[in-house]
Amino acid sequence: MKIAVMGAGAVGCYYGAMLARAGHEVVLIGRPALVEAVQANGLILEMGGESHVIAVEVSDDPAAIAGAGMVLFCVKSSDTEDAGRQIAPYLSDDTLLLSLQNGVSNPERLQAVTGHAVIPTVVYVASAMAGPGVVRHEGRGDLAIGGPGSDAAAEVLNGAGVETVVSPDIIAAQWVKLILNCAYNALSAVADMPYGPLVAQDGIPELLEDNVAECRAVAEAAGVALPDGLLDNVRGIAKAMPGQYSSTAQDLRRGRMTEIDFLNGEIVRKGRELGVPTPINKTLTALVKLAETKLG
Ligand SMILES: NC(=O)C1=CN([C@@H]2O[C@H](COP(=O)(O)OP(=O)(O)OC[C@H]3O[C@@H](n4cnc5c(N)ncnc54)[C@H](OP(=O)(O)O)[C@@H]3O)[C@@H](O)[C@H]2O)C=CC1
Ligand SMILES: CC(C)(CO)C(=O)C(=O)O
Repeated sequence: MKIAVMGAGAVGCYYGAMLARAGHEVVLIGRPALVEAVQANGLILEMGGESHVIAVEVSDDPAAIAGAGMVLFCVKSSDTEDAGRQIAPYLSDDTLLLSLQNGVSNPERLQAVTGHAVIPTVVYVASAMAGPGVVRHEGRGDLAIGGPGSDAAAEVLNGAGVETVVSPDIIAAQWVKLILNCAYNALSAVADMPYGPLVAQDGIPELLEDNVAECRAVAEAAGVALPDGLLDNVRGIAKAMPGQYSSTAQDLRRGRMTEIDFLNGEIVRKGRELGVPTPINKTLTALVKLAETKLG
């Protein structure tokens, strides 16, 4: 199958590499520096202590997605509308369009600008760009998807060794991931620390627990049925990915604006709408925004 990745960064390059390794025809749409590096050296996947060179097509022109049976949409949340408008003319009725993004609003916003059905995709991977055209896998890689088209998409992804479950309640699955991001991302960014050392600091486990309770109150007021074991799930991330810096921390390190408005900022907005106090998420959002003012 021809599979296109819109937004070839840490997430897009990882899943693009996995699908290309399984024999799919993969085209990455990314920035010129990425295009140049991949054309020169192939896409390099660093995984399990080994370096793999993966043959993929690459372009900075969104028209390159034409004819794709599946599109993995992997840009940051603030780029959803722009990138969505760029790909819209090249989607066919039967293209499976997956939003592999954090936050809970992207699938709806992408659907609004493309006029195309979107499969929400919850991403559990720790990956980072180690240089142009070099993606480093640090842990996990499993996905949860839901809604129309999910069975067909899951078959392709599972067939390529990407563990993918079709969730009976993808909205709840997206909220669980949002809460996990709200718990870790801002703290990892502000402290510039990976999760393992972060949770070993005084007061951090208690703060995570209080934040999960705050987010849960917002989710419940929004009518989301969260599964049991949420706090254990959140705590488990630091054990599963002790060396990982959150994508928010990675953004600050690269001198980029973060997705904080779509993470803790989303909890603050929804809390305000629903009359639920969100002091922890307000504070974390403000701290990350303060750090953003220092970017060049
Ligand atoms: N990294 C991780 O471990 C995880 C990330 N996520 C989520 O996945 C999503 C993607 O994150 P991540 O891969 O880390 O982000 P990256 O910034 O690494 O990748 C996105 C890439 O898309 C490029 N891009 C944006 N718009 C366009 C465009 N119109 N045309 C071509 N290229 C474009 C960006 O370029 P530029 O930077 O120049 O704009 C960037 O290189 C986010 O929502 C994130 O929260 C979820 C789980 C884990
Ligand atoms: C899964 C996790 C927590 C990995 O770091 C992430 O989603 C992020 O960094 O944004």
